[in-house]
Amino acid sequence: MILDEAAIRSLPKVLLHDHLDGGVRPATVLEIADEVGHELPVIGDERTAEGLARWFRESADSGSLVRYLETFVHTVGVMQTAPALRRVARESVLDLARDGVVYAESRYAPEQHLEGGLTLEQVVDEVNAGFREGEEQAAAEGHPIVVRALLTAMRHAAKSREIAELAVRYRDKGAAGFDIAGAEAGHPPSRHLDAFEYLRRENAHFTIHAGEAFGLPSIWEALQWCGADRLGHGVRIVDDIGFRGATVTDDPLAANQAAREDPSQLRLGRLAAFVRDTRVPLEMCPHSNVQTGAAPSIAAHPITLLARLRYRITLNTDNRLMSDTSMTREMHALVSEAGWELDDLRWVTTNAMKSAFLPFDERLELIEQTIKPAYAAAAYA
Ligand SMILES: O=c1[nH]cnc2c1ncn2[C@H]1C[C@H](O)[C@@H](CO)O1
Ligand SMILES: [Zn+2]
Repeated sequence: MILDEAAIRSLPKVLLHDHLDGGVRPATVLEIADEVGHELPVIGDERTAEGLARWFRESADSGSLVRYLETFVHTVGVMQTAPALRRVARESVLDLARDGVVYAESRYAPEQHLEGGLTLEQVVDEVNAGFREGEEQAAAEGHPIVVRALLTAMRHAAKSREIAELAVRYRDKGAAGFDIAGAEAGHPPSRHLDAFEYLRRENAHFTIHAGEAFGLPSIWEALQWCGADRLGHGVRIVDDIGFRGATVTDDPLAANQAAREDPSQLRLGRLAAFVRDTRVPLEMCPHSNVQTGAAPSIAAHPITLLARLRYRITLNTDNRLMSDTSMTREMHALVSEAGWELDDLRWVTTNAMKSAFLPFDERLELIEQTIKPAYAAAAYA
């Protein structure tokens, strides 16, 4: 099979790290902004969806996570009413399903959607209703998809315990887990220990954005203090992998080749070894990382090295709007720029399904009934 975009789109995909407020359709941002009177940035003479899409991508292309995050004021700003939340959630499910995603965990921070007077519960109810409508419509279109929410708390704020309790209250009503997001430097995960300890006592699942804009101490805290089940990004774990007297980041392409031909040239530090030994799932988002400066390019993104070293890698979009991406685009970029093959795509997809916050039997069913047969058929196509 030739792995062009159309072929990749037809493959089943699993997405664990996708922000609801990072994947709003540009046309929807424009329409709701007009309805509710939200002031959008000036994008030239013509106010078009294409122009706005370009504005998001170019503004996010900043080399800094903090500046990347500033663009969210214009998506969060149009997600403050019940109909808007429901619509954005429904459309995001349709967009994912049409891209071949069969299971997705979509995350957002309920505390950021209270400006129109909704309660936290109303926010979650509306988003859930939109997800269910999207699932129904996608199935009717012939693209069945299962979607669960992850409830995020913002790491600079002080609502993490409250949001963790919300996630537990909604655990059987569409919310599969919890996350913290936002600017990483200066906001260590251990500040939210109370929320994480509560979740662990409740046998609940959570992931933590760590090792994106800040390095090893953030990953270490997320795992060893907070007990995260997965890491959002985790890309900076390569700072703990030695290669020829330096770290792999000094010569990522040579390190990739060494990982393929002679992995004994790579030296894992204690934390890097722990992450691999305990099979911690890494939710990697290549295009987002290139935009925020966490990785130099797609070709030199640590995902390829970490995949060769058999870390539990998953592939994700992060923010489809800001990063102008989709699962198909992420996969296609790795195929065309980093030498990935069909087997690698099957492997990350299965890894992601194994790492989902869905009950084991449901994960297994998607692997056995949907993912394996489709990739087996593709291998002979
Ligand atoms: O890549 C990211 N790192 C940290 N925070 C992020 C990233 N992408 C989105 N966010 C933030 C901005 C959103 O408003 C929030 C909830 O989805 O999460
Ligand atoms: Zn993220």
